[in-house]
Amino acid sequence: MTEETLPIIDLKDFIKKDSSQADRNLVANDISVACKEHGFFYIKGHGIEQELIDRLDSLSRVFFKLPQEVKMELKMESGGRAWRGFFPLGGELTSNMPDWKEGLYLGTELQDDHPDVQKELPMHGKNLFFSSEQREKELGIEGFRSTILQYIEAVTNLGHVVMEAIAISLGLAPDYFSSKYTKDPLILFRIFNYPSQPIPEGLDVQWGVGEHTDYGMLTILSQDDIGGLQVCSQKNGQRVWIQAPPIKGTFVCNIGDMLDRMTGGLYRSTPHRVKLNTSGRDRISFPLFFDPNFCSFVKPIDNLPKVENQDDSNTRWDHANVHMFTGTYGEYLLNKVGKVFPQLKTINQF
Ligand SMILES: O=C(O)CCC(=O)C(=O)O
Ligand SMILES: [Fe+2]
Repeated sequence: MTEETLPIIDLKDFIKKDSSQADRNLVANDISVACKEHGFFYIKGHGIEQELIDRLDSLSRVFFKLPQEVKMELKMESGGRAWRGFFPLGGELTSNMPDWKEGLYLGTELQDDHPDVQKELPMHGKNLFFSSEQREKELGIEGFRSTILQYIEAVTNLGHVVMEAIAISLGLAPDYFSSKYTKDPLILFRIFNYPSQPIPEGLDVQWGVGEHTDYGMLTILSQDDIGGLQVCSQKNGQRVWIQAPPIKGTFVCNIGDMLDRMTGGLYRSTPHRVKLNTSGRDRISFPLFFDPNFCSFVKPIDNLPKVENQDDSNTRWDHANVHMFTGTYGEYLLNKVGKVFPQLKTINQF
C-alpha cells in the first residue's frame, strides 16, 4: 500500500451554465491525466444535493437492519431476468470467493409495457420494492422507493456529464458516447452493506469485495465515512495498491472494461477491492454503473494514440483480454454475471 492519493476533479466549471470551452477543456484535461494514470478519480462540484445522499444513506441503514426474512421478501431469485433484488451475506462471488457484503440490486425502473421489457431483454424491468408506501412506513423506511428512484435519476444525469467530459478528454466530440452508446444507457445500481460482523468459523472469506474490474463504461460510487476501498495502480510496471478513502461531498468514478476496450487500453479499467470491515460499524456504499446500451456493439475508437502492451490479460483478475472480445455489451455482461451469481444462470435463463 502506498501513500499515493487519487486525484480530485472539480466539475463546477464544467457544469456551470456560462462555462467557456476553455473551462471545459481544463476539466477534461484533468480527467485525461487521471484516466491514464489511475482509471480512478474523485469528483466534486457535481451538483448533487448532499441531502439526497444522506436520505438514501439513512433509509438504507434501516433497510439492512430489518429481519432477514423481511429483506428476503425482495430476494433476487424473485427478480426474474431484470436481475433485481436482495442478496444475503456471502451471496455474491467475486474472483470465485464469497464477498462479505449484502446488497440490494436495482436499476432504471421500466414498466412491463416498455419495449425492452416486452422484448424480454435481460437486466431490463421493474425493481423489487416493498408492496406499498404503507408497508414502507410500517417497516420504518417510508420514501425508500422514491428516494432510490430520485438518486438513480440524479446520478444517471451526472453520468451523462462525466461521459461528455471523458469524450472531450479523448479529443472527441462531446456527444461521442451519447450518440453511439448511452442515449439510452444501461443503468444498474446497487446498495451494499459491508457489516462489521465476525465471519463464521470455517468460511473462507477474505474481502468485502474481491479484486475485480467493473464491466461497463463508468462507475459512480458514493461511500459512507468508513473506508476500505483500494485501487490497484501501475507504477513502473509494478502493481501498487492505493487507498480510496471517503471524502465528504465527492463521488469516486472509475473506468470499466468497455471504455478500456474502446480506448485500446489508453484508459484502463483498474482493478479494485474492498477490505473486510472491522470498524465496528456497518459500511454502506452506492455504486451506480453507467454503461453502454445493452444491445450496442462496443468498438475501438479510431485514431487514438496506440498503447504498447494493450493485452493485460496475464495480470488481470479474470485473465480476460477485453480487446479480443467482439459482440454486444449485453453478451459481455451476461457472461460475467453468470460467474458471480452462478445460481441465477439457471433461474433466469440468462
Ligand atoms: O463498495 C465499494 O466501495 C466498491 C464496490 C465495487 O467495486 C463494485 O460494486 O463494483
Ligand atoms: Fe467495482
